[in-house]
Amino acid sequence: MSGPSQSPAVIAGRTDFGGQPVHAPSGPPLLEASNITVRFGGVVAVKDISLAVRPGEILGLIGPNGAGKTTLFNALTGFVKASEGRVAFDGRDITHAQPQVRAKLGMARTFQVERPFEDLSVLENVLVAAFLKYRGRAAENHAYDVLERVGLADRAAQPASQLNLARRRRLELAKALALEPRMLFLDESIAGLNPPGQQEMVALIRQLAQSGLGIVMVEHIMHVIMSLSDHVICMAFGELLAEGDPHDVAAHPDVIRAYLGDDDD
Ligand SMILES: Nc1ncnc2c1ncn2[C@@H]1O[C@H](COP(=O)(O)OP(=O)(O)OP(=O)(O)O)[C@@H](O)[C@H]1O
Repeated sequence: MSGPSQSPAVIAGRTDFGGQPVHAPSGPPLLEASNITVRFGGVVAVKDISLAVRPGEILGLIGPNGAGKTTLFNALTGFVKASEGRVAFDGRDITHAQPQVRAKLGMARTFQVERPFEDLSVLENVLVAAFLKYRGRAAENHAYDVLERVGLADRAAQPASQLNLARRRRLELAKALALEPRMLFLDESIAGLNPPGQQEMVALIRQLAQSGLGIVMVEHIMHVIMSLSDHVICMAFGELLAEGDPHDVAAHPDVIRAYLGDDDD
Protein backbone atom coordinates (compact mmCIF):
# COMPACT_ATOMS: atom_id res chain seq x y z
CA MET A 1 0.00 0.00 0.00
CA SER A 2 1.82 3.02 -1.10
CA GLY A 3 0.57 6.46 -1.86
CA PRO A 4 0.91 10.07 -0.96
CA SER A 5 0.79 10.77 2.74
CA GLN A 6 -0.65 13.98 4.09
CA SER A 7 -0.01 15.32 7.53
CA PRO A 8 -2.93 14.40 9.78
CA ALA A 9 -2.44 17.74 11.48
CA VAL A 10 -3.06 19.53 8.21
CA ILE A 11 -6.34 17.82 7.62
CA ALA A 12 -7.66 17.42 11.15
CA GLY A 13 -10.10 20.29 10.82
CA ARG A 14 -11.60 19.28 7.48
CA THR A 15 -15.21 18.29 7.33
CA ASP A 16 -15.74 17.76 3.58
CA PHE A 17 -17.18 14.35 4.26
CA GLY A 18 -19.57 15.37 6.98
CA GLY A 19 -17.29 15.57 10.00
CA GLN A 20 -17.55 13.05 12.79
CA PRO A 21 -19.13 9.63 12.46
CA VAL A 22 -22.82 9.58 13.30
CA HIS A 23 -23.30 5.91 13.99
CA ALA A 24 -23.03 4.38 17.43
CA PRO A 25 -20.84 1.31 17.79
CA SER A 26 -22.16 -0.99 20.45
CA GLY A 27 -21.75 -4.30 22.21
CA PRO A 28 -18.72 -6.41 22.97
CA PRO A 29 -15.87 -6.52 20.43
CA LEU A 30 -16.42 -8.61 17.31
CA LEU A 31 -12.72 -8.64 16.53
CA GLU A 32 -10.00 -8.68 19.14
CA ALA A 33 -6.32 -8.85 18.32
CA SER A 34 -3.82 -9.07 21.16
CA ASN A 35 -0.10 -8.41 20.99
CA ILE A 36 0.28 -9.14 17.29
CA THR A 37 3.86 -9.36 16.09
CA VAL A 38 4.80 -10.28 12.51
CA ARG A 39 8.37 -10.98 11.48
CA PHE A 40 9.69 -11.54 7.98
CA GLY A 41 13.12 -13.01 8.62
CA GLY A 42 14.94 -10.30 10.52
CA VAL A 43 12.35 -7.60 9.73
CA VAL A 44 9.78 -6.91 12.43
CA ALA A 45 6.95 -5.57 10.28
CA VAL A 46 4.40 -5.42 13.14
CA LYS A 47 5.37 -5.25 16.78
CA ASP A 48 3.02 -5.96 19.66
CA ILE A 49 -0.15 -4.33 18.32
CA SER A 50 -3.49 -4.89 20.03
CA LEU A 51 -6.88 -3.70 18.85
CA ALA A 52 -10.59 -4.34 19.16
CA VAL A 53 -13.52 -3.54 16.85
CA ARG A 54 -17.18 -3.60 17.90
CA PRO A 55 -20.22 -3.98 15.64
CA GLY A 56 -20.84 -0.67 13.87
CA GLU A 57 -17.35 0.60 14.62
CA ILE A 58 -14.87 1.87 12.03
CA LEU A 59 -11.21 1.45 12.88
CA GLY A 60 -8.78 3.39 10.71
CA LEU A 61 -5.19 2.21 10.31
CA ILE A 62 -2.78 4.96 9.35
CA GLY A 63 0.96 5.45 9.28
CA PRO A 64 3.72 6.46 6.89
CA ASN A 65 4.82 4.15 4.07
CA GLY A 66 6.34 0.94 5.43
CA ALA A 67 4.69 1.41 8.85
CA GLY A 68 3.26 -2.11 8.85
CA LYS A 69 -0.40 -1.37 8.09
CA THR A 70 -0.73 -3.88 5.27
CA THR A 71 1.03 -6.55 7.26
CA LEU A 72 -1.24 -6.02 10.26
CA PHE A 73 -4.31 -6.01 7.98
CA ASN A 74 -3.11 -9.28 6.44
CA ALA A 75 -2.45 -10.81 9.85
CA LEU A 76 -6.03 -9.96 10.88
CA THR A 77 -7.51 -11.46 7.72
CA GLY A 78 -5.24 -14.52 7.70
CA PHE A 79 -3.22 -13.69 4.60
CA VAL A 80 -0.08 -13.42 6.72
CA LYS A 81 0.76 -15.58 9.71
CA ALA A 82 1.26 -13.72 12.97
CA SER A 83 4.57 -14.69 14.60
CA GLU A 84 3.12 -13.88 18.02
CA GLY A 85 -0.20 -12.84 19.45
CA ARG A 86 -3.81 -13.90 19.22
CA VAL A 87 -6.75 -12.96 17.02
CA ALA A 88 -10.32 -13.67 18.10
CA PHE A 89 -13.52 -13.16 16.15
CA ASP A 90 -16.81 -13.20 18.00
CA GLY A 91 -15.03 -14.73 20.98
CA ARG A 92 -13.51 -17.55 18.95
CA ASP A 93 -9.75 -17.98 18.57
CA ILE A 94 -8.92 -17.68 14.85
CA THR A 95 -5.19 -17.04 15.18
CA HIS A 96 -4.34 -20.03 13.02
CA ALA A 97 -7.42 -20.01 10.77
CA GLN A 98 -6.97 -19.75 6.99
CA PRO A 99 -8.47 -16.72 5.19
CA GLN A 100 -11.35 -18.78 3.76
CA VAL A 101 -12.28 -20.02 7.25
CA ARG A 102 -12.28 -16.44 8.52
CA ALA A 103 -14.42 -15.44 5.54
CA LYS A 104 -16.93 -18.18 6.35
CA LEU A 105 -17.11 -16.99 9.93
CA GLY A 106 -18.03 -13.51 8.72
CA MET A 107 -14.83 -11.61 7.95
CA ALA A 108 -14.71 -10.31 4.38
CA ARG A 109 -12.00 -8.21 2.80
CA THR A 110 -11.46 -6.14 -0.30
CA PHE A 111 -8.20 -5.93 -2.20
CA GLN A 112 -6.34 -2.75 -3.00
CA VAL A 113 -6.04 -3.83 -6.62
CA GLU A 114 -9.49 -5.06 -7.58
CA ARG A 115 -9.49 -8.41 -9.31
CA PRO A 116 -12.91 -8.99 -10.87
CA PHE A 117 -13.42 -11.66 -13.49
CA GLU A 118 -13.16 -9.19 -16.35
CA ASP A 119 -15.19 -11.19 -18.87
CA LEU A 120 -18.02 -11.93 -16.49
CA SER A 121 -20.87 -9.51 -15.93
CA VAL A 122 -21.11 -7.44 -12.78
CA LEU A 123 -23.91 -9.71 -11.57
CA GLU A 124 -21.95 -12.88 -12.33
CA ASN A 125 -18.98 -11.55 -10.40
CA VAL A 126 -21.15 -11.07 -7.33
CA LEU A 127 -22.88 -14.41 -7.93
CA VAL A 128 -19.56 -16.21 -7.54
CA ALA A 129 -19.52 -15.00 -3.93
CA ALA A 130 -23.30 -15.27 -3.46
CA PHE A 131 -23.17 -18.99 -4.36
CA LEU A 132 -21.07 -19.55 -1.25
CA LYS A 133 -24.17 -18.59 0.74
CA TYR A 134 -27.19 -19.45 -1.43
CA ARG A 135 -28.29 -21.69 -4.28
CA GLY A 136 -30.08 -20.97 -7.57
CA ARG A 137 -32.65 -18.21 -7.62
CA ALA A 138 -31.94 -17.24 -4.01
CA ALA A 139 -28.28 -16.59 -4.89
CA GLU A 140 -29.35 -14.39 -7.80
CA ASN A 141 -31.78 -12.42 -5.66
CA HIS A 142 -29.11 -11.99 -3.03
CA ALA A 143 -26.57 -10.79 -5.62
CA TYR A 144 -29.11 -8.25 -6.95
CA ASP A 145 -29.80 -7.02 -3.42
CA VAL A 146 -26.10 -6.50 -2.86
CA LEU A 147 -25.76 -4.65 -6.18
CA GLU A 148 -28.66 -2.39 -5.12
CA ARG A 149 -26.91 -1.74 -1.85
CA VAL A 150 -23.72 -0.54 -3.54
CA GLY A 151 -25.53 1.32 -6.33
CA LEU A 152 -24.55 -1.02 -9.17
CA ALA A 153 -27.90 -2.68 -9.94
CA ASP A 154 -28.20 -0.76 -13.21
CA ARG A 155 -24.84 -2.20 -14.30
CA ALA A 156 -25.69 -5.82 -13.52
CA ALA A 157 -25.45 -7.05 -17.11
CA GLN A 158 -22.32 -5.10 -18.03
CA PRO A 159 -18.97 -6.89 -18.26
CA ALA A 160 -16.75 -6.00 -15.30
CA SER A 161 -14.05 -4.92 -17.75
CA GLN A 162 -16.23 -1.94 -18.79
CA LEU A 163 -16.56 -0.45 -15.32
CA ASN A 164 -14.70 2.71 -14.39
CA LEU A 165 -12.50 2.73 -11.28
CA ALA A 166 -15.20 3.97 -8.89
CA ARG A 167 -17.59 1.23 -10.03
CA ARG A 168 -14.86 -1.41 -9.91
CA ARG A 169 -14.27 -0.44 -6.29
CA ARG A 170 -17.98 -0.81 -5.56
CA LEU A 171 -17.99 -4.18 -7.29
CA GLU A 172 -15.10 -5.22 -5.07
CA LEU A 173 -17.18 -4.15 -2.08
CA ALA A 174 -20.23 -5.99 -3.44
CA LYS A 175 -18.25 -9.23 -3.72
CA ALA A 176 -17.28 -8.89 -0.06
CA LEU A 177 -20.84 -8.02 1.01
CA ALA A 178 -22.24 -11.02 -0.85
CA LEU A 179 -20.59 -13.15 1.83
CA GLU A 180 -22.90 -11.49 4.39
CA PRO A 181 -20.00 -10.55 6.61
CA ARG A 182 -20.18 -9.12 10.10
CA MET A 183 -16.80 -7.47 9.62
CA LEU A 184 -15.37 -5.78 6.56
CA PHE A 185 -11.69 -5.14 5.93
CA LEU A 186 -11.20 -2.38 3.37
CA ASP A 187 -7.82 -2.05 1.74
CA GLU A 188 -7.58 1.45 0.28
CA SER A 189 -11.08 1.45 -1.17
CA ILE A 190 -11.03 5.20 -1.68
CA ALA A 191 -7.49 6.02 -2.82
CA GLY A 192 -7.35 7.07 -6.46
CA LEU A 193 -11.02 8.04 -6.75
CA ASN A 194 -12.03 11.55 -7.79
CA PRO A 195 -13.80 13.69 -5.14
CA PRO A 196 -17.38 12.68 -6.10
CA GLY A 197 -16.28 9.02 -6.17
CA GLN A 198 -14.67 9.45 -2.76
CA GLN A 199 -17.82 11.00 -1.34
CA GLU A 200 -19.99 8.17 -2.66
CA MET A 201 -17.70 5.57 -1.16
CA VAL A 202 -17.52 7.39 2.18
CA ALA A 203 -21.33 7.55 2.32
CA LEU A 204 -21.54 3.85 1.48
CA ILE A 205 -19.01 2.85 4.14
CA ARG A 206 -20.85 4.94 6.71
CA GLN A 207 -24.13 3.22 5.82
CA LEU A 208 -22.48 -0.18 6.18
CA ALA A 209 -21.23 0.72 9.65
CA GLN A 210 -24.66 2.07 10.56
CA SER A 211 -26.13 -1.26 9.56
CA GLY A 212 -23.92 -2.87 12.23
CA LEU A 213 -20.86 -4.03 10.34
CA GLY A 214 -17.52 -3.67 12.08
CA ILE A 215 -14.99 -2.14 9.69
CA VAL A 216 -11.20 -2.00 9.57
CA MET A 217 -9.84 0.29 6.90
CA VAL A 218 -6.36 1.10 5.68
CA GLU A 219 -6.41 4.34 3.79
CA HIS A 220 -3.86 6.96 2.86
CA ILE A 221 -6.37 9.76 2.33
CA MET A 222 -6.28 11.35 5.73
CA HIS A 223 -9.42 13.45 5.65
CA VAL A 224 -11.35 10.32 4.72
CA ILE A 225 -9.91 8.31 7.62
CA MET A 226 -10.44 11.19 9.99
CA SER A 227 -14.06 11.79 9.04
CA LEU A 228 -15.04 8.11 8.91
CA SER A 229 -13.18 6.46 11.77
CA ASP A 230 -14.45 6.07 15.32
CA HIS A 231 -10.99 5.02 16.40
CA VAL A 232 -7.62 5.46 14.72
CA ILE A 233 -4.41 3.50 15.16
CA CYS A 234 -1.27 5.16 13.87
CA MET A 235 1.75 2.92 13.31
CA ALA A 236 5.37 3.68 12.45
CA PHE A 237 8.16 1.15 11.96
CA GLY A 238 5.74 -1.62 12.94
CA GLU A 239 4.96 -0.11 16.32
CA LEU A 240 1.97 1.68 17.77
CA LEU A 241 2.62 5.40 17.70
CA ALA A 242 -0.74 6.69 18.89
CA GLU A 243 -4.36 5.60 19.04
CA GLY A 244 -7.71 7.03 19.97
CA ASP A 245 -10.16 9.57 18.69
CA PRO A 246 -9.18 10.68 15.14
CA HIS A 247 -8.64 14.29 16.08
CA ASP A 248 -6.54 13.45 19.12
CA VAL A 249 -4.38 11.13 17.00
CA ALA A 250 -4.01 13.80 14.31
CA ALA A 251 -2.82 16.27 16.93
CA HIS A 252 -0.41 13.84 18.61
CA PRO A 253 3.17 15.19 18.39
CA ASP A 254 4.64 11.75 17.57
CA VAL A 255 2.17 11.33 14.71
CA ILE A 256 2.94 14.75 13.32
CA ARG A 257 6.66 14.00 13.60
CA ALA A 258 6.24 10.64 11.83
CA TYR A 259 4.50 12.28 8.90
CA LEU A 260 6.53 15.45 8.64
CA GLY A 261 9.92 14.20 9.90
CA ASP A 262 12.14 15.85 12.49
CA ASP A 263 13.61 19.26 11.77
CA ASP A 264 17.09 17.77 11.83
CA ASP A 265 16.19 14.92 9.42
N1 LIG B 1 6.60 -10.35 2.55
C1 LIG B 1 7.51 -9.55 3.13
N2 LIG B 1 8.79 -9.95 3.29
C2 LIG B 1 9.70 -9.14 3.87
N3 LIG B 1 9.42 -7.90 4.34
C3 LIG B 1 8.17 -7.45 4.19
C4 LIG B 1 7.14 -8.24 3.58
N4 LIG B 1 5.98 -7.52 3.58
C5 LIG B 1 6.28 -6.34 4.17
N5 LIG B 1 7.59 -6.30 4.52
C6 LIG B 1 8.27 -5.20 5.21
O1 LIG B 1 7.52 -4.93 6.37
C7 LIG B 1 7.48 -3.51 6.61
C8 LIG B 1 6.03 -3.06 6.69
O2 LIG B 1 5.46 -3.12 5.38
P1 LIG B 1 3.90 -2.89 5.10
O3 LIG B 1 3.70 -3.10 3.64
O4 LIG B 1 3.09 -3.68 6.04
O5 LIG B 1 3.76 -1.34 5.46
P2 LIG B 1 2.57 -0.33 5.08
O6 LIG B 1 2.38 0.54 6.26
O7 LIG B 1 1.40 -1.06 4.59
O8 LIG B 1 3.27 0.50 3.92
P3 LIG B 1 2.62 1.25 2.64
O9 LIG B 1 1.74 2.31 3.17
O10 LIG B 1 3.81 1.77 1.92
O11 LIG B 1 1.91 0.23 1.86
C9 LIG B 1 8.28 -2.86 5.52
O12 LIG B 1 9.60 -2.68 6.00
C10 LIG B 1 8.25 -3.90 4.40
O13 LIG B 1 9.37 -3.79 3.60
